Parts: sequence; structure tokens; C-alpha cells
Amino acid sequence: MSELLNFNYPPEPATDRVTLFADVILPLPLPKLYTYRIPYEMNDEVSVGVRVIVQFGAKKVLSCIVADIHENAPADYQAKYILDVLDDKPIITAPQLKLFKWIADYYMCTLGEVINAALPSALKLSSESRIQLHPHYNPEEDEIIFAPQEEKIIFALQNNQALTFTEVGNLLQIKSYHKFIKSLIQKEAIIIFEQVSDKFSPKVVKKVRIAEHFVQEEGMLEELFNQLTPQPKQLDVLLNYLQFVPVHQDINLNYRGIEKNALTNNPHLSASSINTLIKKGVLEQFDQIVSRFPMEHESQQLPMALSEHQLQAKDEILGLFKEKETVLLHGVTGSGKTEVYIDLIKHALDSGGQVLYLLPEIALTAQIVTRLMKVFGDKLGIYHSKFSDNERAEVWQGVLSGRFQVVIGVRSSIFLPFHDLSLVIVDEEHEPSYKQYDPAPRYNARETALMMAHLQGAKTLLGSATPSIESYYNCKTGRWGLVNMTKRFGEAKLPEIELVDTRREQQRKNMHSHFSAKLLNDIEERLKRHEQVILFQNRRGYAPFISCDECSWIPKCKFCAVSLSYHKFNNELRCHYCGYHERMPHDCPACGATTLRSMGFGTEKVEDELKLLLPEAEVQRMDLDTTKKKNSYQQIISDFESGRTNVLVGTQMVTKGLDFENVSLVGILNADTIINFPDFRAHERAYQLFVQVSGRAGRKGKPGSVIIQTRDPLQPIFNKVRSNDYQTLYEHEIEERMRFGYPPFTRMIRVTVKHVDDKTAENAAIVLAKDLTDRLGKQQVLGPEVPYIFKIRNLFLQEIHIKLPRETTNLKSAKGQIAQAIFNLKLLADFKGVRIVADVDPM
Ligand SMILES: Nc1ncnc2c1ncn2[C@@H]1O[C@H](COP(=O)(O)OP(=O)(O)OP(=O)(O)O)[C@@H](O)[C@H]1O
Ligand SMILES: [Zn+2]
Repeated sequence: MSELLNFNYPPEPATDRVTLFADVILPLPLPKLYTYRIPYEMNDEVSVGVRVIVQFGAKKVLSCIVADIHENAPADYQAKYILDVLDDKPIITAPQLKLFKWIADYYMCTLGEVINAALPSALKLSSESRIQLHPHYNPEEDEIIFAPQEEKIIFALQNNQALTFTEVGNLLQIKSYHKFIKSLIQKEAIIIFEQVSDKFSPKVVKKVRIAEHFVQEEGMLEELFNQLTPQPKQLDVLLNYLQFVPVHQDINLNYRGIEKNALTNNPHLSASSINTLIKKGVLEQFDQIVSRFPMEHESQQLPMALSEHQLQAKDEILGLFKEKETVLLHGVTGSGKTEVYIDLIKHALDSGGQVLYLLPEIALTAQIVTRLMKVFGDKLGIYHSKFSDNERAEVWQGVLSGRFQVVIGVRSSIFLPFHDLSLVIVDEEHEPSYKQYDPAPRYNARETALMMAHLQGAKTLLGSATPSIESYYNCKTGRWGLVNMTKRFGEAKLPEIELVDTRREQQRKNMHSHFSAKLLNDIEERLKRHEQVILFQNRRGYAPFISCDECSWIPKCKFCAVSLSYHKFNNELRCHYCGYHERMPHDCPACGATTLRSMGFGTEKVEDELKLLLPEAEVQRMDLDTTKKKNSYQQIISDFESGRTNVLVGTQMVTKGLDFENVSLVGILNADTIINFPDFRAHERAYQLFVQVSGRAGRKGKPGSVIIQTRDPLQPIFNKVRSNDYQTLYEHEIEERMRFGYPPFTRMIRVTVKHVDDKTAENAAIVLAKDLTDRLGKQQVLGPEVPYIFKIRNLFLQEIHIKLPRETTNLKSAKGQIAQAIFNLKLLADFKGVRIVADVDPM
């Protein structure tokens, strides 16, 4: 369209002007796009994918994304004008827009919800958005040229902590003030205000170097030495500098200088001489922003040389990519999949494409980032929720501009504006945490990544030591390629797995609280040998509930149908579903007795008790409670890596992907809750969890062992885990799935009906299930039923499960039917305020 306009140059008289309209995606759960009129003078600026500012409703002004441009005025309302254009280039790419539409369709939500989840808050602006000075901007020193309007904003910000957009508008007394805000952000003088405590403040170190003209000009350095000979202390400083920075070998080394600390902390150098040299202009001080990643990464290293097995796997993968879009790498724990990925990433970058490397959890990124950083240096972007909004916006822009060619990140990185993807890696592809439960879009990053790769003509490599049944089935049927790595890297062997029957041990009085004598003994032995131990317990907190010995009272959440967990470190009872918390009472509120007792155990109790039982253990815990701060993962992992701690206790965070060479023992404290989980995937999950956590032991030469504590050692799953027998597990599971009509043979959609009144929720669910049955058939609709946890956040829940046979269902039309049924139900007067959530491929 804009091309058409260019052909019309010179501009035609006003009466013949083409009036253009833009359909925009508002970051709100609206069922459709809204059409705005493009002011004539903005015709050239507005394009698909840019952000524009519009007024929505009576008061709200917000930024939204242009999805389409056309000449059709809306039939049923008067289009308002677009107020301002924020970007001169699209911040959302064409393939991305296609992907977002797919997500909205497939996962049954609105495009607005997808955009809302996708964009970092710093890119979502509204009249209430606020700006502040960039924490690193120094008006005294930084010589930036500002427009007069920008000066005005800066001046106002120096007197105020933050200004809202509306306030900026009032200040400048113009309507289109956004371009000045945008320009100031680009000049790094301001940032979008962040409430969160972890503000974007790059770390700055004070450095010094010899003033450039002394090194650049022939003979100047000698001259300097001659001049300083009468001042031996100053000469010392200079010589010391040259020891760190051998400028005489390579004058370019001077530019990077050294940290000023390196000189000032040296007791043999005189502080006043250092300052004199700076005053004289021999040394110059400068600030360097160091990377927020704790690594020197200027020096790029070559990837490790692949072993024969790894090379073979890599060749097989590349071979299969010639005919298939997707390959699954099934490699046992410690087989060195990461190095194969690194090699393939390098391969992809060499041919000029972008790469996305997905990981299921932040805990994992901490270690792998270090490995990737060594090889890819500044080309590597990192994306996860512990980054501030401004940092995430920076990665977003970096992917757009091509600064980051590889991105490593958790599930939300599938939203990034890739436009030239050639490879997507989904590591630990079996992980349920790739699925977002709440809020919409309830997407699975693995499936979305596959679609993203497909839309951009890229290849996808999924990797796991314990593939999901669905993925393996795709290989068996020939849709995907399969590559196996059956041996650990180097000489390392898979660990020996031993079961301890806790019921029997209890009878024999061999249990010390939750530790069997065997487990304690083995931990002690490892610590004596200066080896390390990982202990896994699938629950955080001290105890999952407490109870009164006298009257059996159990504290429950006020809003959810669950008992409150006891957290000892802050003496709190806490709901793990809604976050409600209260102080742990001293006496029983029901009968007044002082006999409150904690029941069951979580990671906090494991940590506590182990410290008492084995005082020589340096125990560190990794779970949701100890990883709230931005760098806590990094800290816990590096403490363990360096040996400062020797026992790591944790929830599922410690079970996968982590690579510590000194771990020779893994303990699973209670296997039973995992096996007995009521879900058709329970068996698969248990296998994955046990094999993965076991796989943390004995990864480098030293033989590893695993102790699994269970009350039921005859469970058949243990044999499969012990012999690492994925094939048998797969065959057993796939047969059951076929027999009972579960994925991959069906697609499931879970519809949850919620209401404050349980009767209303139940009635609504009955009516909805009836309508769904009429539309989809009796076989396809199960329920409604009351879920195990029947109330969350004060809403009573009812669930309907829909199973759609994979081969015979037209998925699109079935989803249309479901959406229609939900829409119709909400129109009924009886069910006002009923909330309905559809979750496609629930996990
Ligand atoms: N070619 C190589 N040269 C040197 N060391 C290697 C090589 N390949 C792998 N390793 C080392 O072997 C160990 C295991 O590798 P890696 O972590 O990649 O295994 P993995 O297959 O990802 O395991 P998991 O599934 O358990 O995460 C690591 O410490 C890694 O550094
Ligand atoms: Zn609650």
C-alpha cells in the first residue's frame, strides 16, 4: 500500500487523498481487532508491525500493534485517529505475526492475550506508563544532544522520580509527544519506569589506562619513562600497569586498561602517586559497563572437539535434516548432548541464520549460559523472567537488529522477533514446564517452537534422555528423525541404583526421621571422600501440613481447598496455590492444646535435619523459596560447583540438565508421592524424574550411585529406571494410551468452569457438557467432574475433558464448536459471572 502511495508522488490534491485504516491488536483480551484511521501525514510512517498509540474507550490511551493496513472504513463504528507512531521499523516481524495468530487459534485465546504475553512491559505503553532517568545517565558528563522538548523532559525528570506519559504530554503541551520519549530511550537518557526492585542498572567498574597519545605515538612511552625517573613511586605504578597490560607487545591492549582496584589494592603502590598520574593526565580513568553475566567473554573459544559418538550423532542429525524438519536426539544423561547442540549452533550461524535454544527452566540456563558464552560471546542473548523489563526489551531489540544471533531462554523466548531462524533446539523436550498453565495463552513452548520453525523454514532439534511418549511416537511413525546416543561421554558409566524399603527400615528402627541409615551412611562416606551429594524431595517448605495431636485440626487455606504448608524459616503457614499466608499459631486454634505437629516433609525439613544429623555437611537448598532473587540460581550453582557447599537439596529444579563433575551420590527421599500421582502421564513422569535425577551422579569418571527411598520397592517402574529401559516403558505406555484413548492418539482439551458458588459452577458445567456432547458426540466428552482440588482463589471448579481422536477429527471445526458452546453458555442469565477456561493439550 505504501508503495502505491509512492507512485502517486508528487502528492495529489487533498480531495483525492487515499484514506488508510489500520487494524490494530490491543494488548487486551478482546475477541477482534479494532480499526483506526491513519492521519494522512502518518501514512508513510505506519506499517504492519509498528506500535502506534491509540485511544481506547473514553479515557485509556495505549500502544498497540498494527496488524493490517487497508482502505476499508469500519461499517459499524466511526474510526478514531491514530494518535502517534512509536517505531520507524516494525518491532514485530511478519513470521512472528503469523505465529501469534496460530497461537491464538490453536490455544483458543485472543490475539491480544498473545501480544500481551509476548511483549516485555517496557514495550507496552499506556497513558499511565512512567519514565525515569536512565540509572546510568549522568547529565554532568554525558554529552548527548537533545531537542529542546527532550531537554524539558530531562529537566523535569531531574526534579521528579518519574513522569507518566500523560504528564509528559501536559508538560510539552503537544499531542504527539511520544516521539520525544522514544528518542530519549534510544539515547539511553531515560528508561521506562520499573517498580520491581531489580532495576536495570548495568554494573560499572572504574578502570584506568595510559592516556592514548603516549602509546599511539612513536617514542612517547620512552619519553614518559625518562620524565618519571625522578619520581620512583610513580614509575612503580606505571611498571606495575605494564605488567598487567604489556603495551610494548601490543599497543591495542592499552585500550581495555585494567580495573583501578588492581592498582589501588596493591599495598606496594602509593595511592597518592596513582592519583597524581591521573591528575597529570598520564593515566586516564574511564568507566566500563560490564556484562550482567559474570563472565569475561571477549575471548571466544572454539567449541570442544566432539568425541566419535558425538560426531556420529551430529552427522546423523544433519543427514536427517535433509529430509525432515524435526529430529529427536535421544541421548542418555551425560552423553554430551550440549556439545552436539553447540556444534550445530555454530554450523547454523556460519550459514547466517538465527538460532533459538530453549530450556525448560532458569536453573538450567545458569550453567549452560556459561558454556555457550565461551563459544558465542556477544552474539548470545539470554531471555528469562528474572531479567527486568528493560533488559528484556533490550534482548527483543537485539534479536530484531541482529545483534543477538543465538538466544538461549525459557518458554517465553518463543515470542521473540526472530525473522531468519535456521535452527531451534528444544532441550529436555519432555519437560512439562514448557507448558504455560495460567494465564492465557496456555501454550506449550515445544509445540509452538515446532510451528515457529516450520513457518520460517528452520529445522528443530529436540533433545532428551527421557523423551516424551508423544515425541517418541512421532519418530516411530516416521514423521520425525531419531538419533540415539547410548553411552556417556568419556569413560563415565550410568550410576548404580539401589532401593531402600522405608517401611521395612521403620520396623527395624533404621530410620532417622526421613533418612534411612543407608542413605545417611552413604552421604557421610561421600563427604569424607570430598565428593558431593544431591538430594531430591518433590515438595518445598518444611511440611505440607500441620495437625493437632489432640483434636486433629488441620489449617486450610481460606480461599483454596488445600491445607497450608508450613515454612519454618519465616514461621509461616502458606498456600502454594494462591499465596495466602498467616503466622504459624503457637497453640491449636481449635482446642487450645500445644500439640501442633508438622506432617510429611519438604525440602526445608530435609535441609534442617541433615544439618543436625551430619554437622560436617555444607547444605544448600534450591527451590522456589531460595531462588527469588535475580542471581540466586547462579549463586547456589557456583557455590556447589566450587565445593563451598557439598550437599544440594532441592525440588525438581535439581533433577535435570545440571552438570557437576564431583557428584557421586543422588538420593530420592520419597519416591511414592511421585508414582501415585493421579494422571495418565504419572508413570511416564515418574520414569523421567527418576532417570533424570539419577543422571546427575557419576558424570565424570567417578562412579555414581543412587538411593531411592520407597515404601513400595516392588513397583515395576523401578526396574525400568534401574536398567534405563526406555523402550519397555515406551511400549507399555503407548499401548495403554491407545487402549484408553489418550494422546498421542487423541487431542485433549480441558474446559474448566469456575464460580464463587459451587452450585452455579456445577449447573453451568452440566449445561455446557450437554451442549458439547450434542456438538461433538458422546464419546468425546467426559464429565463434568469435580477436580481433586475443587476450589482455588475462592472459585469452585468443575472440569470437562474433551478427547478428540487425532486421525478423524477436524480440529479447527471442533474448536469452533467448543468456543461457540462456551459463548452461548455465557449468554444465559443464570450463569452470569461464570468463568470458563479452555486448555488445549493440558499437561
Ligand atoms: N567433546 C567433549 N569434550 C570434553 N568434554 C565433553 C565433551 N562432550 C561432553 N563433555 C562433558 O561431558 C559432560 C556431560 O555432557 P552434557 O552435560 O552435554 O550431557 P547431556 O547429554 O546434556 O546430559 P543431560 O541429559 O544429563 O543433561 C559435561 O561435563 C561436558 O562438559
Ligand atoms: Zn490458597
